Amino acid sequence: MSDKVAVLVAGSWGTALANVLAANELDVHIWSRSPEQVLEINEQHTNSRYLPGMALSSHLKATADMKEAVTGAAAVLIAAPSSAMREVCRQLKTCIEEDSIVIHATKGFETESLKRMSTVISEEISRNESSIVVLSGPSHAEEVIRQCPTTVVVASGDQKAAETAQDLFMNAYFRVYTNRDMIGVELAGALKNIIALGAGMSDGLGFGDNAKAALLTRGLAEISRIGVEMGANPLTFAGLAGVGDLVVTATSKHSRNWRAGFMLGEGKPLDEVLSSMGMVVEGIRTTKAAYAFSEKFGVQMPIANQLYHVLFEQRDPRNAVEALMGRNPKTEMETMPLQTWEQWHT
Ligand SMILES: NC(=O)C1=CN([C@@H]2O[C@H](COP(=O)(O)OP(=O)(O)OC[C@H]3O[C@@H](n4cnc5c(N)ncnc54)[C@H](O)[C@@H]3O)[C@@H](O)[C@H]2O)C=CC1
Ligand SMILES: O=C(CO)COP(=O)(O)O
Repeated sequence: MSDKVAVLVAGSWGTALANVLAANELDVHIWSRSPEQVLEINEQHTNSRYLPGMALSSHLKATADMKEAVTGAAAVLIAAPSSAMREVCRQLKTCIEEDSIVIHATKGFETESLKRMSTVISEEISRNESSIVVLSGPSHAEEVIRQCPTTVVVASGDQKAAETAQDLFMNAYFRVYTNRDMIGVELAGALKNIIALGAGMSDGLGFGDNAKAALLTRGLAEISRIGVEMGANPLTFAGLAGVGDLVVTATSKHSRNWRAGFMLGEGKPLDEVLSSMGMVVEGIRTTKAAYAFSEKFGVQMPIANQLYHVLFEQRDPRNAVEALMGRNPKTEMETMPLQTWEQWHT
């Protein structure tokens, strides 16, 4: 197998993951649509817009020519925002090698079609969806680039492809587990961003740790409910892509979703919040998708639904909290996904 790996695109996550691969002495070629960014990565070994103050491996090569990045690569890692995935894959289709494995690290949905990222990729590059690998888990780019200990999961319907991805990324500070529940890992990674927005909003409103714990726990319950309905293994939500990523995103100041939620909780309007971020905040689009999933599958997602009203219908966040707290009394167990591990396996 060639030791060349291509990474598409050079945002925070693509750059941090490319740096892990370069640390593993692979021949890493990162593609960016920005010639200025390519020049900066190649000459100064930095990506100051997305990872300010951090030095990148001098072995990392950048190019604005996707064909050059992808030709001869054993693996292609895509870390594009969900909104750009289809467009990036349309370009990739024209140059990808037949036998290179495709890994994606994007946490979101195509909002118009409600498709998962592996579906979008497989449609565009004409590959079987089960051959795609998704990389997810609690992993802020800002900490991965500093080589802080990090654990992630790679999931695929093709165990061999998942193991290849595991081998490519695994090192002393980046530990990789495999999982065969690609649907669950994709859903968990995307949906936790909604709860992180809510947790930020709760903090911005001045609420305390009780409210945050409630959001995380009840958030995980609704993510698991919809996930199981959409074909996921319920245990995936107890793993790195589920509770692991939920905790890190809903409690870390590195999180763009938490930060956006915090500003919204402080009363700033959505357009002002988004223009001040300068980076992708996937949870906004994902809230729209979750609202549609909740209707489509008839699954209650009270937190996502209230966030939808706040984000897109100008509901006051305090009214959203009142609506959540004032719902009909329930038993806790009736709100949990019913399938067990054994049922999922039959
Ligand atoms: N930053 C992080 O710590 C992590 C991010 N992710 C996920 O990775 C994905 C990407 O996020 P980030 O890298 O953080 O975003 P970012 O905002 O840091 O960078 C986005 C990059 O995408 C490029 N881009 C946007 N539209 C494009 C297009 N049409 N064609 C080519 N390039 C385009 C931008 O130029 C920029 O380089 C998201 O789904 C995010 O949820 C997942 C785990 C960690
Ligand atoms: O998914 C992430 C960490 O695992 C990154 O979250 P944010 O997009 O909120 O920064």
